[in-house]
This record gives sequence, structure tokens and C-alpha cells, in this order.
Amino acid sequence: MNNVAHIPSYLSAEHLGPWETFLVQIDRVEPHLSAELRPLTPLLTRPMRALIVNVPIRLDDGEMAHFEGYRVQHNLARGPGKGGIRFHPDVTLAEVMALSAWMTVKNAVVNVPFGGAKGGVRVDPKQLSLAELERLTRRYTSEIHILLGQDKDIPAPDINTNEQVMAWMMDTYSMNEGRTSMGVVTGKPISLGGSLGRKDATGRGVFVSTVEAAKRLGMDINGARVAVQGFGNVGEAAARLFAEAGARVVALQDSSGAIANPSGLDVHAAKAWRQQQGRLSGAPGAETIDADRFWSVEADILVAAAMENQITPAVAERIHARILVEGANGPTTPEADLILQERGITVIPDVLANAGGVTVSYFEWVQDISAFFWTEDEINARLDRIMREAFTAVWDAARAKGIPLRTAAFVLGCERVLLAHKVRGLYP
Ligand SMILES: NC(=O)C1=CN([C@@H]2O[C@H](COP(=O)(O)OP(=O)(O)OC[C@H]3O[C@@H](n4cnc5c(N)ncnc54)[C@H](OP(=O)(O)O)[C@@H]3O)[C@@H](O)[C@H]2O)C=CC1
Ligand SMILES: O=C(O)CCC(=O)C(=O)O
Repeated sequence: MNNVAHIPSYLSAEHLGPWETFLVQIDRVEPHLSAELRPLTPLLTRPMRALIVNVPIRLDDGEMAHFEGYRVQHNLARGPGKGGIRFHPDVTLAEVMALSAWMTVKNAVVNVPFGGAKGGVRVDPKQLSLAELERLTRRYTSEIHILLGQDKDIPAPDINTNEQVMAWMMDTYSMNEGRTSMGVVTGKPISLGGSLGRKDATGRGVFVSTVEAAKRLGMDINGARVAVQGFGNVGEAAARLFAEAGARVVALQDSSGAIANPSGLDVHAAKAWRQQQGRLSGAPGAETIDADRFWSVEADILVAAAMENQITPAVAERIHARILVEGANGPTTPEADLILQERGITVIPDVLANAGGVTVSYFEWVQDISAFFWTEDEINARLDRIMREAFTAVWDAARAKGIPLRTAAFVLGCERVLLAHKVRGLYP
């Protein structure tokens, strides 16, 4: 069956966006699923639940503003919903559906006991004051309250949301419940039941999975040239960890533009500059380059840690790197994926490469529920082990079957999800 042919009635064909990418990925993986589980594939091509909410807030000047928000639970077969909350002007239902579906696959790839969910509000948070952002977060949390709970659906940070936003979400949920619920949100501040290691966890997972790939490809991380798109939670931590391991970070990009230095950038100085100026471009010790030139920079490893659909066919033709690591969700279009494959570029797919964040979110949830907290060394050691094991399982399956890492990761994740459905049994 061609899953792309299946479009839910609430999405128009023109507005499929990243959901179409997900459906193409499912089309590509379906022939490789076991004969026993393949007939259940349609369960993955429809989200289980999608809630659309209006988020009205009073702005500081007394005017009312309305924002559209979403929480989608794609699949709950393996456990409560888990996935981040995005505040961005381009958020759509189709995007949140895709992000929730990638969470389903990702959570299964690293075998954490969660289903897939994701949420978002179509808003440019850079235009809001801190007080407006807090009102928006609290109202959105109240509107999606009916879906939330530590055993139902557990949000976390994503683009433009951080520890403070998670603290407001946890507080709003707790106020509405009349009790303090630590485990309802992860990525919280340490002072509020957050976990050591969560802040860097996604970047750390990106780093660990790249080290594993480099080992198998005979590439030394020490001295390797690395370019990173996105310098937020994921990209900054990844760039820092690569630099600490002796790699040369030769280019960085945020939404303001790109900076490059073939001899290596000072990641700490770039971070300090961005904190002061609110942008990367113009950072000292680097050449500010055209955003499009970023993709042609001579690098061995390219980390995409910004948004979806960044690696288009035109970009895929120009990439120099031997390894593309998807720190972001859905950065590569399905057409570009085929070009990268033909060009022999190893793509470490999002559902594996960026799974470090949700893995430490799982640790945070376990710590909150058991009210017993671990050391950072324990957390990092457990994270590294889970990432290495997941990478090895995906790499070995890809080599054994002669398929790309993305397809192998999807086979692993989708089969775990479909097996849960099969064992639970479908309603007659
Ligand atoms: N946070 C997490 O734990 C996880 C995040 N991810 C994924 O990683 C990606 C990044 O998330 P996260 O780091 O949390 O988000 P942040 O909001 O912390 O950072 C996003 C970064 O991407 C940059 N960016 C946005 N749009 C563009 C663009 N068009 N071109 C270049 N750079 C751009 C932003 O620049 P600027 O600040 O200038 O706007 C910022 O530097 C997303 O795809 C997210 O879904 C995946 C797993 C877990
Ligand atoms: O930490 C989490 O629960 C989810 C993080 C996330 O949104 C993602 O992995 O894309």
C-alpha cells in the first residue's frame, strides 16, 4: 500500500508538510518489516489523537491576542505520550503530527517505555515579553491539560522552549490538579525535579552516535572538521562536545546567518557572543558567510540541528561531509535522502541521533516518580550505553540487510511499536 496516498480528512493535500515526509519514510520501510507485523503498518500512518486549541492571552498593552496550539498523540501502544513543545511562527498541525510520529519511532529505537507525542504553538516568542510568554505557556498548558499526566502524556522542551517554560508548565498542571506533579514534564530546572545532564543530553547523544559511526568508517574525531547548523540547545552542546574531543568546528549557523573559520572556531566565544548580541553573525575570530554558503563548507561531519527540510536535493548535491548527523527532527527531505545515499554519505537519522534528549527525559521521569536522584556521572554513563547499544543495533541491521541507517532504525522502532499492538490485541 502507498501510505502517502492516505491523507487524513483534516489535512488538505497542499498542507501536508513534514507529515508527507514521514509517510514516505513509512512507505520505504514497509517492505522490510516482518511479514507478521507488516499488515499492522496503517496504525502508524494515522495519529491516534490530535487536539487543536485556541490560546488567548492579554498582551502587555492590554490588547487580546489569539494563538493556535496543538498536542498530538501519535501512538500510545508502548506507554504514555512523550515529546517536546515547540513555539515557532511556522508550527502547523501537519508539522506537529510528523514530530509526534518521529517520537513514536525514536522512543522505540532507544527502547524507552513511551509512546510518541508532540505539541506546539504557532507564535513568534521573540516578539513576546517574558510576562506574555508566561501567560501563553500557562494558557496553552491549561488548554491541553485533558491530555497530560505523568502516566498519560509528558511534555519536554523543543525549539524556543526551555527549562523556564517547562517550570511554568509543571506549575500550571500542578495548580489545576491541586497537587504537585513533578513527573508530568521533563527538561525542568534542577531545583524543580529536573535531571542533571538533561540540558546537554541531545547534543551528547548526537556526539556519541557520531563517534560510533566514525569508528566504523575509520575516521578520527580528533582533528575532524565539523560544521553545525543550529546553535541552540542541541547544536551548541554538540559543537562544544566535538571541540572538547579535539575536532575542529569550522562553521556554525543560526537563523541570523553563518560563521566560518577553516582553522577552527572558539565555540565558547561564539556562545558568549550570541548571548550578548542575540545572533551568531559578526562573531569575532570568524568570517561571517552567506547562509547558503554554509552547506558547501569543507567539513568531514555535518550536524543539522535546526529545523525540518533544510537538506533539500540542491543542498544534498553540495555537501562535502562524509557523515551527516540529524540533530534536528526531519532535516532531510525524502528526495535529498536518496541523493545522499547515492553519494555514499552516511546519514545518522534523527530517530537515532537525537534520541539522547528523550533518553535523559526518561531518566528524569524515573527519578521524579521514585523521588530518588542520580549523579551526573550515572546519568551520562547510562545515556552513553543506551546510545551505543541503539547505534550498534541499527548499524548491524543496516549492514546485514544492505539498507540505509534510516530504514534500519525505522524497522527496529516500527517493529517494536507494531509488536506492542499485536500483543495488546486490536479491538474487534
Ligand atoms: N531540545 C531537545 O532536547 C531536542 C531537540 N530536537 C530537535 O533539534 C532541533 C533544534 O532544537 P533545539 O536546539 O532544542 O532548539 P533551540 O530553539 O534551542 O535552537 C534552535 C536553533 O536553530 C536555529 N535556527 C532556527 N531556524 C534556523 C534556520 N532556518 N537556519 C539556521 N538556523 C536556524 C536557531 O537560531 P535562532 O536562535 O537565531 O533562531 C537556534 O540556534 C529541532 O529540530 C528539535 O526538534 C531533537 C531532540 C531533542
Ligand atoms: O525529551 C523529550 O521528552 C522529548 C524531546 C523531543 O521533543 C525530541 O526528541 O524531539
